[in-house]
Amino acid sequence: MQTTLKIGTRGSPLALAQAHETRARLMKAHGLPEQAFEVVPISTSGDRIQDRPLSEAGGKGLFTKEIEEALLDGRIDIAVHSSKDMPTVLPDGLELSTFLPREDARDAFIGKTAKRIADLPHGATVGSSSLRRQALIRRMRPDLDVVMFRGNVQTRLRKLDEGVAEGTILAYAGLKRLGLEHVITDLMPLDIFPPAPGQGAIGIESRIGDGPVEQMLAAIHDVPTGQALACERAFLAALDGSCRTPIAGHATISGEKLSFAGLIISPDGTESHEVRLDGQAVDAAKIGAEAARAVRAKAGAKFFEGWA
Ligand SMILES: NCc1[nH]cc(CCC(=O)O)c1CC(=O)O
Repeated sequence: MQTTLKIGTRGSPLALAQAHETRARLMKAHGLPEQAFEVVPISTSGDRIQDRPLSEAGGKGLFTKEIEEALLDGRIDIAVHSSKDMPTVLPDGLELSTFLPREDARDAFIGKTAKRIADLPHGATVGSSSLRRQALIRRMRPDLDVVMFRGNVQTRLRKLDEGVAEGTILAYAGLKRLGLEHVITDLMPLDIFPPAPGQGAIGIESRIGDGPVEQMLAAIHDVPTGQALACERAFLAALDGSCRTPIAGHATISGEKLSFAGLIISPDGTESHEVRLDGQAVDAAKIGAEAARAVRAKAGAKFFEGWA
């Protein structure tokens, strides 16, 4: 009897699209039929909480807790996540073992009254639920009214159509996976609007020591994405004491070389500090940690007072 591999995922359209991409890659890598897999949608408290910023409700673990419980008790065999939604510390016995080839990590602007943030009318309203995006928007245009925009991708686009805001920013990767590139009016340059650590990368969580699953997953793991994520997650882990500090980080891999750009920014966008570090891709985690130390020293202790 062919055992079925149970793929755990959140139930949003984007999460399901990512789970289906993972299944397709496993089918192709191992020459298996779709029937060899079962996609198991799991509702999380993060999906249910819509009335307040996640940072006030308990942070990223809200999107993973129920899924990781299912992984630990065997109801699922792997869990497919958006890497940027993953806490930097995982429950004992679990690991973020596999990454699919990274999508374009840039943010995308969807504008109703202007194609670019720079062209929005004075004082226009822009919606985002991301502390990082809110801070970066304010840095670009301090006059704009940045309002909280919670919900999945479709919900945010609907709010835009309802006139709740004149523009919003979403990850290019998510829009591409949902076949929604047509709503994009501008792509944000990485240097002035750096992405969240892990943005664009699908990460797969599994049980440490689960040999058969590890063998299955090894065939679809993308090494450069894994190296970039090791760097970005190390940077985030070294800084993210409270998850209320807007943090951006992006690593690019070229052969054996890694280039990292990181940024911390005050929620109001008035103060930001950047760090750039290059090195060997095999030293990815060390580079991320070193970048965090450097940017923390550059910003000084006072920078983190008041919101960290
Ligand atoms: N928590 C929202 C979330 N988590 C992952 C993505 C996009 C997909 C990705 O970054 O891989 C999104 C939507 C967005 O930020 O627009």
